[in-house]
Amino acid sequence: MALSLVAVEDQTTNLAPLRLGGRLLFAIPKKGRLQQACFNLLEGADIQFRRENRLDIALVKNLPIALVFLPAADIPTFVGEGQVDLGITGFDQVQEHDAGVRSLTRARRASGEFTPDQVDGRPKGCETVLDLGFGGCKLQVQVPQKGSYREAKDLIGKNIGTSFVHLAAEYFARLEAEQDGLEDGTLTPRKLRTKIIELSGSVEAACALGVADGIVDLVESGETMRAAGLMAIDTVVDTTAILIKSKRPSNPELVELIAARIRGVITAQRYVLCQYNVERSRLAEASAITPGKRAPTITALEENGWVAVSSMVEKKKIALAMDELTKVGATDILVLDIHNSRTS
Ligand SMILES: Nc1ncnc2c1ncn2[C@@H]1O[C@H](COP(=O)(O)OP(=O)(O)OP(=O)(O)O)[C@@H](O)[C@H]1O
Ligand SMILES: O=P(O)(O)OC[C@H]1O[C@H](OP(=O)(O)OP(=O)(O)O)[C@H](O)[C@@H]1O
Repeated sequence: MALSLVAVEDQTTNLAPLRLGGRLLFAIPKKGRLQQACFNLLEGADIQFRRENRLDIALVKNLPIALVFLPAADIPTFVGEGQVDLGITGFDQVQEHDAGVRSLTRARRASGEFTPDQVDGRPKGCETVLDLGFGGCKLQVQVPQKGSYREAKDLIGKNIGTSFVHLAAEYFARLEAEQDGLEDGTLTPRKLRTKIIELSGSVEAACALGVADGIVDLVESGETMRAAGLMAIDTVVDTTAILIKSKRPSNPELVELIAARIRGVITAQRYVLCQYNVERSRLAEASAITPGKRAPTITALEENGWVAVSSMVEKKKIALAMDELTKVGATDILVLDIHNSRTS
């Protein structure tokens, strides 16, 4: 039964116990770089909703789903704890969350506290369903171009500004352990010599303002980094947006349905359909150029000795494939956009 938006608003303070009338909860970043690409995916997957101004929940009109708009950094927590079934966020955010869980677990074990990894007999944590291919960037260690630091280990014992405090702590724990000749500093809790300073944004300003000697922050084009007079000296994580699911979803069949639809949209965005005619004697060469996802579809033509080929080709490889096809005598090469897909 659909709930009125006023009722939804009343329930936003207590999402999990109410489960919004049994709806599957799907978390989308409430702002930022990933949001528009998420909306495009939802549209492609025919997940229809209307978001009321400033409301962080929207009921999906054509499926028993409620979208919840949450900060990208919090989505792994909600999905991992099982209050939310599905979510889209950056791989970096999932890694940061997991590093935080590892750190907490180590601290609790060290103090003899028991940390259950199950709730109600079901496992905690989230799983990656699908790499969505957008939101690509790198979490990098950066230092002033004009300074004396050239390698990440030069920063041991120094001040590091970052929003990714747990990943940065693990990274420097490993470096420190290496320097001290230990196996792995992330396994045994030791006091970190490097000081990790938590910043929530504009991290690149930290060095110029004297708050940090180096930073750990995201780099896409590198413009922000260079504008701040910084350079990257190492990569902590390579990231893209991912679809994650809870290890204990409320409705596993619906999770699979949504995952299949989103997978279809992603495939459609990534591939084009290439059609051409080629002499049968050169089919093996042409098929090697366009092998398709599984195999190309071959149809006999009326004209003796010729076949028509239809094959999915990655968009980024299509220009080269057309050049190569021309060389093996293919003709009437057509490239068509794929609107949607369901492939295996
Ligand atoms: N420059 C970028 N290029 C590509 N993807 C990025 C970039 N910056 C961030 N991302 C991706 O988007 C995710 C969310 O970052 P974004 O800066 O949009 O978040 P936000 O919710 O607006 O947070 P904040 O308020 O801290 O900026 C990141 O974790 C990362 O996966
Ligand atoms: O390499 P670039 O293409 O320049 O992108 C990198 C910048 O993008 C992100 O910041 P965002 O713009 O989200 O703002 P923030 O600093 O407030 O997080 C990131 O934190 C970098 O600052």
